[in-house]
Amino acid sequence: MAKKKTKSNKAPKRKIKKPDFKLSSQQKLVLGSFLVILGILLCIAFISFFFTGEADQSSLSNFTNRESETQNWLSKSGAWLSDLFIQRGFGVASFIFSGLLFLSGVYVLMDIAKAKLRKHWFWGLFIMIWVAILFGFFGDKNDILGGTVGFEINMFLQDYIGKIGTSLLLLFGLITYLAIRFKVTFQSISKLFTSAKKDLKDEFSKANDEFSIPLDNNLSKEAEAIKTAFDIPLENKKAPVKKESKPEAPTPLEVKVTEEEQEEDLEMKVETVAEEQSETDNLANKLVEDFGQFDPTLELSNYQFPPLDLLKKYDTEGITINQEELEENKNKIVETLNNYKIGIASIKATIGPTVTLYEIVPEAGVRISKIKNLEDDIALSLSALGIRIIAPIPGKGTIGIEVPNKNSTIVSMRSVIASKKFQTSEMQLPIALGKTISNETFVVDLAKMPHLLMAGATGQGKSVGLNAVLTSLLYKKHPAEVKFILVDPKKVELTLFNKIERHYLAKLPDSEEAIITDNTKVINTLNSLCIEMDNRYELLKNAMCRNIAEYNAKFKARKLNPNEGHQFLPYIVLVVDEFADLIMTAGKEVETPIARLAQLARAIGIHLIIATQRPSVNVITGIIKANFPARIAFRVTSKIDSRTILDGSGADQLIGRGDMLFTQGNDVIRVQCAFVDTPEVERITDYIGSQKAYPEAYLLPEYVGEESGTSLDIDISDRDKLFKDAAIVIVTAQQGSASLLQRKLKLGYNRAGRIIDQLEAAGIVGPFEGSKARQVLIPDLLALDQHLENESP
Ligand SMILES: Nc1ncnc2c1ncn2[C@@H]1O[C@H](COP(=O)(O)OP(=O)(O)OP(=O)(O)O)[C@@H](O)[C@H]1O
Repeated sequence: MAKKKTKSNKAPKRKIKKPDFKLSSQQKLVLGSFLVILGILLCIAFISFFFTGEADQSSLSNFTNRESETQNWLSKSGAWLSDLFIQRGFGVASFIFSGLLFLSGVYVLMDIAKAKLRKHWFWGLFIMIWVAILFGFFGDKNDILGGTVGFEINMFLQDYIGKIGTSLLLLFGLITYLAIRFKVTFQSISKLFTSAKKDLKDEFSKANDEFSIPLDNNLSKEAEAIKTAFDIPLENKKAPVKKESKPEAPTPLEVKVTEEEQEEDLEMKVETVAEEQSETDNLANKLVEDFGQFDPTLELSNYQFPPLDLLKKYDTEGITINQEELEENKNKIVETLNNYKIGIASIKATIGPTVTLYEIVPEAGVRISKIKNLEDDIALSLSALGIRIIAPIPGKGTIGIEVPNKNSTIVSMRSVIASKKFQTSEMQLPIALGKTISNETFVVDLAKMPHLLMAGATGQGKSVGLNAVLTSLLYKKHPAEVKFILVDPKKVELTLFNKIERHYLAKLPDSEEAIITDNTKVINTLNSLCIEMDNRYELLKNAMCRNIAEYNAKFKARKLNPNEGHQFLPYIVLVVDEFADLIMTAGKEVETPIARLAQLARAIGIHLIIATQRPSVNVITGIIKANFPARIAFRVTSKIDSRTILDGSGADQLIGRGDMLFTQGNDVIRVQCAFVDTPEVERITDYIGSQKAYPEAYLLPEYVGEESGTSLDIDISDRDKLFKDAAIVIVTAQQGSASLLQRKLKLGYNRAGRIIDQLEAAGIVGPFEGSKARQVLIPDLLALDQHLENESP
């Protein structure tokens, strides 16, 4: 029963497929021209009928006889068709039919919407019958004006509603046609009459004055427009209605009508008011129009990014599945857990480059902590190092057991750099670190981290990791966009990057080597970086930007004036290999600026990468840890070290050789670090180094340690070597401020302050005036030259 019911319910729902009447372009051409020609032929036959119709009457009955002759311009068919349509049909109104055929042909040819055509046909046939009846009303049975149909319908109507009824019905038909087809209203007609009457009146009075003015010209535009609406069935009808809004006939009724009509027909133009632009915006737009956006890479516009071929392909690349090993490991895991009475509902394996993840779903009622405690037992039964149990895997509801593969595969730098994920990444500072356990390329954004702490026992892959980070950036960033400060106390790890000093490195103005190997220089560099940070914040504040990306975008759009100290700011990445050594020798002096930078530098594009062998608490202090949420742990020797770096165990169970754990605050992800060998780095740096470079490395602001600062130097010989440059800057800008010197000459605050004091002593700037800039006492550079000449002995 129930079945039957559902069947009967469903039956009506079945859709009947409509036949598809879509014509191809060729079919449209054929059909369209057929209709056009048919329309023309009919029209010719109809016209001919008025001249030849009578003569052809006799031959109509002999249609099949080829001998009989016809006068119609289209011969027998013409005679027969016109007799059918005009004589026995609708009279002269039949022309409408031929017109409709012609119009249909045009519509098909030009592929115009069918809905409009349907309307034309409906109203065309309507008016055809109406005209036929109208002529039939006045004519007799054989009258060709109304045709037989017109006459017969008329007779029929007259039998039932009489002559008056028929004429009223005809009038009603006409009103209906005009009202619906041309949207004519009572008001528009009455208005037509009023305005026409008024115009006529005016013209008559004028004519009386001037004697001769042709009447026809004097119909008002409105009258003409309505007239047109009656004559031609076109869309023009909108125009006259609009014009009625002229306040010529100010009766209240008319005003209302006008409003209604406007609502219907007037299209409203919405004009959006452009936001007022400030003077600088206008100037910037003009500059961008004239010169295009500022291109920071212009100075090295021919710079070529290193090609992929410089990186090596490895034979051991690509994962090979060892089915036996998988099966064996699975059995051992199941067995070991069974020994402890832990049942497994399901098990699944994901093979990565160095480890395979076995995901197990324990049977209901098993405590997770119980499995977690069996880590060592499972490691024992699998007789493998580096087993890690993740219980549960976040977001998955399973327990993961990571087991190292017997034959690990190398993840080449080439494969991660070539990956789509890296190549198409839109990150600010993308780093391809390696591959995850599910063999996906792992790309992170250093700008988002915003600083990175790397730790791992010696020989576990830190230096390779650092090289992978630097290589990633070299493959993605133009020398104008990123600068590195490399600190390498071991003196050998990063020396290769010396070759790209003038492309990618930043250094202190007075230092010879860009790569810093001396610990005392590190202190100066870090402090200098703090000054650069303060300067950049000042620039951002003046430009009203919240971060470097916004600032650079604004600078590129030429909205910031370089004469006010603005410039395109490259990202600065500080890399410290062997941080422990630094802390040992310099202690607080290093820790303070590092902590300051770590806390504040994220917005202005300074990012720190710090690597250490010894992740003990006296090296990675609380304040540093707090500011380095992103951490990479290579293999460490003890659980305590693992806890220091990751805030949890796990790093002690890694297998080394680039096997690492990455965390950015919450999840810990196991990644096999990409391997980049020294010869590969050498090839890359050679390739970049051989290209045109900047005249010198990116200069950091000068930092002069407090202890080397001297008090006011009034003695000319003791003046700063930038004294003259500073004087020129100050006189040119006519502004005696230390921060101007800091920006223009890239000086530290202390040195700039000292130079200002010297300028005061030399009588170039006035005395200190609180928060206001000092007065400049020399009006121009010529006067400055004379002033300094007079001074010198
Ligand atoms: N991602 C990797 N893939 C394969 N092998 C690696 C990987 N990373 C490191 N290794 C191997 O480990 C060796 C040591 O790596 P690396 O020099 O980076 O160690 P380290 O942690 O910097 O040691 P140290 O602190 O003593 O400098 C490399 O020579 C290489 O053979």
